[in-house]
Amino acid sequence: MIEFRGVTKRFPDGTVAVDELDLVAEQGRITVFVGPSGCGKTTSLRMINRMVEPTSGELRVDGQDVLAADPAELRRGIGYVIQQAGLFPHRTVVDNIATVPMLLGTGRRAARDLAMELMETVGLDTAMASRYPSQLSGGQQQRVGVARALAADPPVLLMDEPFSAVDPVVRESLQEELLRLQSELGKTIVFVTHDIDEAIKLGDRVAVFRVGGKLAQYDEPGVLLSRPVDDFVDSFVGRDRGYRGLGFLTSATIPLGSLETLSVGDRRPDSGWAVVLDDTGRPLGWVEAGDGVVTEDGIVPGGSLYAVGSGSLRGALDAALSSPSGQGVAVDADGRVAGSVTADAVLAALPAARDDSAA
Ligand SMILES: Nc1ncnc2c1ncn2[C@@H]1O[C@H](COP(=O)(O)OP(=O)(O)OP(=O)(O)O)[C@@H](O)[C@H]1O
Repeated sequence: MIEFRGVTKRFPDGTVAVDELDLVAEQGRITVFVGPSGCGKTTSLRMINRMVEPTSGELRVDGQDVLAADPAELRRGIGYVIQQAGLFPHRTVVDNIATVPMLLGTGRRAARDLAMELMETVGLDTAMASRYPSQLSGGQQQRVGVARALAADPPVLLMDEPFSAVDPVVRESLQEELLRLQSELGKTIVFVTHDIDEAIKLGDRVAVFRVGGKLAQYDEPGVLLSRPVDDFVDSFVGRDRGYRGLGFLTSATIPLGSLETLSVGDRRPDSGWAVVLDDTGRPLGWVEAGDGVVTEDGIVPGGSLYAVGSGSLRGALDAALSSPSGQGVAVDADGRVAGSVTADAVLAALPAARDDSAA
């Protein structure tokens, strides 16, 4: 757990980068700092590992007073990942990752073995171990940066715009990877970004800063989307927030309708649409009414699927709206067809889901 109590940073030129910050980043969760350029996100982050000294206030990491700690010792328990990875250009990938364990006294061989394991953990092909950073793509370099930060197994991980220098597709896969890693590792992560979509996707809680180093709102993403505290947060959160907020509402009560289901080789339906199943009951796509039998070539791709139980209202609505028949395909945990979901049914379930989330 990381606690800021009335933390202020005033630089010698008088700039107040962070103004009386009160915030708790919870243990084992991802806390995201987001806000426009110059609002004090990076300064706040860097005070956690004392790369920046607070001017006043109290800051604790797992109960330890940061200002009383030995900086070198403090940083041993805090991994740090920055934009463009900040790798050592003249060291190979494996040596970049092994650096910290070796500094901490792990033998070279054991440190390299650990580094190879970490490459796998972050989804890097170990064949790249002896390459230099310049021989990797931006996304691969970021993965090395994450592996290096994890090498000393720190309980806390600070990530400063780690994915902002890569293209949107790579960025999305790095985000997915971070969520997957976090579900296994359960680190206390503080993640800085200026991208509200990234904040909402990754954060268990999101701190929105405004220029002047003031915390404007600190809430779970669903609350930020449904109840921004003021016009600044409202406009920062951006367009479509109502729709995006559906992504944080789940419902056990969307009534499922029936679906006509067929297999390849069956007669096509007499009217409307039917879902074509494979021999395990999973959906292959749709087929429209017509003469003759269902062929693989004649299957129309389905839309997204709604996972009953775990899917959000947004997922259910998207399944309905993206289906050629207007009926979304609902699937069970094994991916087998469980029924259909319509946009009307999703909207009807909305008030109860809202009440549940507010409870
Ligand atoms: N060493 C410094 N001396 C004086 N002012 C500084 C110093 N470092 C940062 N600042 C100022 O403090 C404010 C907050 O900077 P900070 O880097 O924390 O913002 P940020 O929200 O991370 O911005 P960005 O998204 O652009 O990286 C800015 O006005 C910046 O100019």
